[in-house]
Order: sequence, then structure tokens, then C-alpha cells
Amino acid sequence: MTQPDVPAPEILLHADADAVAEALAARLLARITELQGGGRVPQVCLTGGRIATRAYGRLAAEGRSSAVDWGRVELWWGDERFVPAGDDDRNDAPVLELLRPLGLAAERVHPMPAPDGGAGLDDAAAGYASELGGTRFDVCLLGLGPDGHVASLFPEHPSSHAEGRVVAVRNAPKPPPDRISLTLEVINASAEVWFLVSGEDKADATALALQGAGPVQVPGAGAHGRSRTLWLLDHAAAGRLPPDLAQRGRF
Ligand SMILES: O=C1O[C@H](COP(=O)(O)O)[C@@H](O)[C@H](O)[C@H]1O
Repeated sequence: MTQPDVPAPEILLHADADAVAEALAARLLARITELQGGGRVPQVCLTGGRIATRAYGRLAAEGRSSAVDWGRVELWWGDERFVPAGDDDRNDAPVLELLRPLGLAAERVHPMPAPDGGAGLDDAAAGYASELGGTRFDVCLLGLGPDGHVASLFPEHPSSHAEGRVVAVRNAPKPPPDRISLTLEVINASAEVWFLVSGEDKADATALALQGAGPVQVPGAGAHGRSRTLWLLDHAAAGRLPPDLAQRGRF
């Protein structure tokens, strides 16, 4: 089912997880370069997840010799696990380690707060909302959980119908239970939303999200960009799409 004024999702099919990671890195470098060429400081929202972490490795490797001015890129996070800074469970830890050698400007990197900063979960979420202000992302990267969760918005959970811009998530069905997440309001204000999804365990959720499931049942179904929504999939994740949809993205 398509919604009025929301561009139809574009499916980009790749052989495997490595190919998705490589494609994401190449596409992001090209988009950042293009935005900087137009005089803009690109606003990029990052996701956690296994495939994203692979993609950041590629980005770090290829980013060094690219035309991107890394000091003029603004980085945000779509969700975070509310565990201490540096904890392996945090979404920002591997990204920061991988990308720091690129010469990012510290004041343009916006990790979500950690409990060791002293704030409780609600204050931490409110603090990120103020830091974010009215920022609209040029590109918002998203993973998709096997249950259809996106960022830390979980199916049939209070987070899936949260209001406001940033939500404090408790009792997440996937550990750790305490998290911070952007809401669909913020995600859907992005110019472009790019999903990166790999693996057979994501095939059902991918098929539901791309065939008009409701955002409370499948939060990933409710996420889209204002001008573009890309789904970078590997064959395994695309395995349960109806042939006409899967065929559209084959190259
Ligand atoms: O918990 C999370 O999971 C999703 C999906 O992660 P994956 O490892 O199954 O790809 C991720 O998008 C989200 O940022 C993260 O907090």
C-alpha cells in the first residue's frame, strides 16, 4: 500500500551483506560529496546493527581517499542503548572508533547520552531532543530487526506509537531494555531514508514492511524519506518479497 505524498520505496538488491555494506559506503560518500559541493554541511543520521557496522568499516577505508571534507559533516544517531559510554553494546562505540581517523569535528558528532553522564533515561532523551532541535537529516540510515523494529521503535510496544521527537524506551523486547530512540516524526522529516538489511532472519519483516503493514505492528513499515526511501537488501533479506517487487530492484 502506498501513502499519498510519500515516494514509493526503491529496492536495491545486492548479492550478500558485504555487497550491501560496500554499496552503502559508496552511495553515502557520493551523496555527502554532492551535498558539500552545493555548500551544505550534510546532516547524516546513523544506525546501529551488524550490517551498519560493516558498512562503517568500508566508509572509513574508502573515506580517507575521497573528496569528502569530514570536518564538515554532522553525525547523529537514530537510537542508542542506554548503557555506559564505551560499552560494546552501544551503537556509537564501533562507529566512533572506525570513523574518528577521518578527522571528524568533535562538535559536529552527536552521540546520544549515556547513563554515566549523570542523567536518567527521561532527561537523557529530553537532552537529545534539545540538541537535535529542528534538525532535518539529509540522509537517515536505518536497520530493520527480524521483528520489524526500526531504530528502537518496537512492534506493539509503547515506543511504536510514541509522540514527540525523541523517546525514552523502557522494557525493550531486545536487550538492553533501556534505550533512546528518535520517533517516526523525526525520521520521516529526513530528505532520504536508506534501509540496510541483510540476512534470511529479516526476510519476513522486510516483506511485511514493503507490503503496507501498519507501523505499530511493523515499525519499519512507517519509516520513509520525504524525497526518497531506499531499501538496500541482500538476496536473503529479499527472499520473501513477491517476485514483482524483488524483480524491480535486481541489477
Ligand atoms: O537493536 C538494534 O537493532 C537494529 C537491527 O540490528 P541488526 O544487528 O539486526 O542489524 C538496529 O537497527 C538498531 O539501531 C539497534 O539499536
